[in-house]
Amino acid sequence: MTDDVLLRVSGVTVSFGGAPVLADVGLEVPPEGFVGLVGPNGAGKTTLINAISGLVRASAGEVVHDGRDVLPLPSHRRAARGIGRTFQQAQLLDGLTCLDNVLLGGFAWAPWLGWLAPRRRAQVRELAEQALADVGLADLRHHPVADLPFGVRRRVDLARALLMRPRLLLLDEPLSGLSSAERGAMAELLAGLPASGVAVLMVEHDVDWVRRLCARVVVLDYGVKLADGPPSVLDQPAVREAYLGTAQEDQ
Ligand SMILES: Nc1ncnc2c1ncn2[C@@H]1O[C@H](COP(=O)(O)OP(=O)(O)OP(=O)(O)O)[C@@H](O)[C@H]1O
Repeated sequence: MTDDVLLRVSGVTVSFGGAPVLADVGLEVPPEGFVGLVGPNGAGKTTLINAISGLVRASAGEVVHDGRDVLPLPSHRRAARGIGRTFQQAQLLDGLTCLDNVLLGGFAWAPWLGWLAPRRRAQVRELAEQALADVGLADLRHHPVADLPFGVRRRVDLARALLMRPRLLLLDEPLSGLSSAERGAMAELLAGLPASGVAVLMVEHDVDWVRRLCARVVVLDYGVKLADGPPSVLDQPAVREAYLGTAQEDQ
């Protein structure tokens, strides 16, 4: 691996029930890079994130993270190797506090935190408190998530992904469903990630924020890569035709 590539995806192919959803897809994310992954509904963006994080199986290709092909590894071992992620719908447990939800992100260190030695448990708890502070939620750490606004729940989900100190964070539509003010606050948090040593691959429909946040943009259409380059690729006629028509319906 050269120093300027943290994640190299090449030739990734995924089929569901014999139907190809991703065909020979590749992309690269540099260390501390911010790469956008865009495309119309059903293009295969979430499937690609899932193939990288290990939630779906790729039938061909390589996902080289930090110099190692992680495709043979189960998702929790990829997480332990520094691949974090968030989901389109924040997967929080309503009955638990913000802090306990963040602590659940430590599952890759031990299937059950109770199995950890007390000193290690205290360290993980400190990291969880720090992750919540990093997303501006230190004061809400003992608050149950059930009655928190959507934008705050998203930040708890982000803190949970940060608990593992990932070098690469896969974000699946982190701005969708947020109010304009919440989007601004979340975007500010995300923009600071590369400087704190976290590279980002972000699926997002909001083209304005993609342009503002991403140094590079990969466009998928029907499971194949249509474009890959600086945000100006979004202005290519083929991309506008494939992407913008449906993207505008989403915003
Ligand atoms: N588990 C699954 N089983 C069968 N088909 C699936 C499965 N997951 C996704 N698909 C199909 O794969 C295709 C790609 O879906 P995917 O969710 O990756 O697209 P996407 O680009 O993320 O779309 P969106 O922008 O709407 O989230 C779609 O046709 C979808 O219906």
